[in-house]
Amino acid sequence: MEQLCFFPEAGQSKSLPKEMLEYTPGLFRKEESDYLLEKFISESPWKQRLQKMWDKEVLTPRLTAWYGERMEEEPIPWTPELLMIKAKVEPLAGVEFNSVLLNYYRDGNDSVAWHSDKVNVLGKRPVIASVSFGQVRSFDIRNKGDHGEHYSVRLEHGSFLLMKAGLQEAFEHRIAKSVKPMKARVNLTFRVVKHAY
Ligand SMILES: O=C(O)CCC(=O)C(=O)O
Ligand SMILES: [Fe+2]
Repeated sequence: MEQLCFFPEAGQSKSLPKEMLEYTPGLFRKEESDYLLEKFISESPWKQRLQKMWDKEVLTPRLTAWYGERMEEEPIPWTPELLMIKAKVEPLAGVEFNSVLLNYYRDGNDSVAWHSDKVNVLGKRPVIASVSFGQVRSFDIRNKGDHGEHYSVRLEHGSFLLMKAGLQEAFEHRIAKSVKPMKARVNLTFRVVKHAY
């Protein structure tokens, strides 16, 4: 329930903490974004995974697909489209990524709850490059120690969000459910997965 109406459909925050995250709309043109959205929706090996919620296992309210390095699973080979996007975001992030997580939000009922992306799998102070296609959704961010400090970014079709080193430690983020009708959205988060050999 908390997910539904904390700061629903929050608009664009006027100032974002630039040292933590940088938003770039229109990294991909509309026609290319339309093509990529359809391609990812129809061709990715989507799964609805189980996640631990306290002592229960529940289905995640969205579909996911992982490519490249994974901790527990066999890697799925990169597609030409994913390699093209990876090559485009790497110079912007200043990082070579070895993994990408695709999230498919089918409608406003799909979401991701407050979390930060785990530092143990991703190494300390991970940099994450996030690319969005499809329905504009609000990406909410709040300080873990002070929920009063919060921001929202409307992630547009073809946009790029760079989550810089330090963001995951101090802040958590989510995509809230929406009561407004929402079309499909696919988000890609490029990551560096480090193996604990
Ligand atoms: O869909 C998004 O924009 C964010 C996804 C996310 O936070 C994640 O996969 O860790
Ligand atoms: Fe995340």
